[in-house]
Amino acid sequence: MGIVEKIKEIEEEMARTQKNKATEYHLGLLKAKLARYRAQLLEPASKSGPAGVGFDVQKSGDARVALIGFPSVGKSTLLSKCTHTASETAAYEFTTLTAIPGVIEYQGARIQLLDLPGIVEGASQGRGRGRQVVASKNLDLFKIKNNKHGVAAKTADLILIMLDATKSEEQRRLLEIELDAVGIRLNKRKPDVVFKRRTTGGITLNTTVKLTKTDEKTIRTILAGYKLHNCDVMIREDITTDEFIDVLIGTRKYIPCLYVYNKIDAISLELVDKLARTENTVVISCEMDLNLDYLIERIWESLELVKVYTKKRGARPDLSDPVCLRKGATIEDVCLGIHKSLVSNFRNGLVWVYNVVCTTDYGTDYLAQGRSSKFSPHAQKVSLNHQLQDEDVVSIFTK
Ligand SMILES: Nc1nc2c(ncn2[C@@H]2O[C@H](COP(=O)(O)OP(=O)(O)OP(=O)(O)O)[C@@H](O)[C@H]2O)c(=O)[nH]1
Ligand SMILES: [K+]
Ligand SMILES: [Mg+2]
Repeated sequence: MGIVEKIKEIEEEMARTQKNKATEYHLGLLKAKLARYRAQLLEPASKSGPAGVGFDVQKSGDARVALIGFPSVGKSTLLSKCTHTASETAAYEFTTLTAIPGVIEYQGARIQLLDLPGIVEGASQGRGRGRQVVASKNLDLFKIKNNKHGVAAKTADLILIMLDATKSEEQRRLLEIELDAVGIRLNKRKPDVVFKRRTTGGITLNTTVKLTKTDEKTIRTILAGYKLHNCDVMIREDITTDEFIDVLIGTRKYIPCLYVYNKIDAISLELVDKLARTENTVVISCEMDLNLDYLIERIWESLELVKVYTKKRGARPDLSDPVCLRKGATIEDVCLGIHKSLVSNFRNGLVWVYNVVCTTDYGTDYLAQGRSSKFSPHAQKVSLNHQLQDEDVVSIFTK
């Protein structure tokens, strides 16, 4: 029996099994199996077919945003409006057949926006003439193996799920399922679980909170299902069984997501209002140029980029060319962005480096006042692992 058939069998068994306290751990075991088979189908390690092959576009700029949506929701129209790149748009489906990158320039950051071909259930996402509809029987296999969208989305720092506001809500759920199937978790944090493999000693399972959505028996069943007989598990939040499996699989991607409803020019004000109030949602009209600036602002916010100014000794900070970094970035990341040798020399002790960073408040203050003499007394000596705040001014001295 092939993996796909096994997956089908498990899914069927899960559908047949009533959900209650008594069946909880059995369902947990099935879920674990299912996740394992799906992982086998998906991971690039598998040499069977095109799994793991994404749309081939070089990542560039400070962050990547992927546009995921059904055909003709307006993805290419958005790219053409927000970047200097034109992507063909048309009223028919599958206008876009490959990934088209564009660049949004905002707040000194260069954000790559990736226009992708429309996803449709049961249709090919192949390039060229890949528009044939796949027989529904093979749908699952096909979707998983050819989920190039998923692979492309996995490389993104932010996903925009683009929806046609005039279509049913169902589209949103279908796209979420598609992304979930390739191990993408939207708008979720990595579960707070510490998991360590051991070679001996059995299973040590500790929890710091009461588990209400799963239980120890289920957790142990799943560990056994994965043949993990020696390990330490420390659960520090009230996780679900699925979240525990995600921890074990370890390759899940936790990516922020914005739901972008386009074509609001074609729906009632009431509906616009309702959608706009939904969490992680932005309503726009590409055609009427409605709310596009706000969308870019929200993209910027969701990426949580940190903007840092560099300053040479004795000179004023260079405010025209900030360095954009991911939240949590350190002095080391700044060094790497300038030249690798800055870090490696530092490590070897061949170069001694000290860095001056002023506080966020002071940085803002300084920018407002524009007086460099004021800021040196507040400068703070920091090391390579110092985390940067937005608007920090950084000087790196090497010797
Ligand atoms: N009413 C309305 N139509 C829009 C809007 N934005 C785009 N469209 C139309 O929607 C159609 C599809 O737009 P595209 O940008 O080609 O859509 P796409 O999502 O890139 O489609 P595929 O590449 O085929 O997946 C075009 O006819 C656009 O003119 C909008 O804000 N309002
Ligand atoms: K289209
Ligand atoms: Mg398109």
